[in-house]
Amino acid sequence: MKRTIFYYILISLCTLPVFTNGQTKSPKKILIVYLSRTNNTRAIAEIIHSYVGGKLVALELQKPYPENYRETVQQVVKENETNFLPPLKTKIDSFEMYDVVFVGFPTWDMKMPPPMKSFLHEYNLGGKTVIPFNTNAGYGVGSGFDSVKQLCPRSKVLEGFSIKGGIERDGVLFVMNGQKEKQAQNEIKTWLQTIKILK
Ligand SMILES: Cc1cc2nc3c(=O)[nH]c(=O)nc-3n(C[C@H](O)[C@H](O)[C@H](O)COP(=O)(O)O)c2cc1C
Repeated sequence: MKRTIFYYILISLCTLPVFTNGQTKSPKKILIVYLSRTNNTRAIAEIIHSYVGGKLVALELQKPYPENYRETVQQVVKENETNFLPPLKTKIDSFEMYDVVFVGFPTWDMKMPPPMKSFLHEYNLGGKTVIPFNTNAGYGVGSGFDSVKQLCPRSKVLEGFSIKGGIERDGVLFVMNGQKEKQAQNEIKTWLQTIKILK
């Protein structure tokens, strides 16, 4: 009888999922938070989601930006000068349960948009893995990924992904379809493999 119990315990232990540190752990919980005005960053968030799963959350403001591009640029420049953090309408339930948080945003004024700063101030990302991604009009991410590192000092921030999106200034809004979408899918897969989120 004793021997049967011994073998039962031994077999149970051997079949539990064991991770490289020797501890047993449940799969990592993934959250993908993004800001998007003309849906390019949203499309990137959805591609990431198709590869890694988890929960997708769009950031919305209590007081949305104007529809007009120029007015929005002016407001953003002012907000950056005064370090204003626009209040978010979005609330994320049980934020503490997530292990990995993807944070996606377009380049605005060559910086991280103020609403994403609001999010990183409002939620405690300490101890989590943070993975940034970005779309822009062709001028790159600017200081956006550096800001992620500054605003998440107690997180493990992995290498980010950035791709050219729309050029709202010139009336070019959503571009993540057809060949461009396929290109984004391939680049994102390679990036996720490089940072070891995907096999
Ligand atoms: C207020 C504002 C400021 C922007 N500033 C920049 C910029 O400084 N550099 C850049 O490359 N693109 C800039 N863009 C363009 C966006 O980064 C680009 O169109 C992005 O793909 C939009 O993403 P979305 O479709 O998810 O909103 C700006 C767009 C807006 C609305």
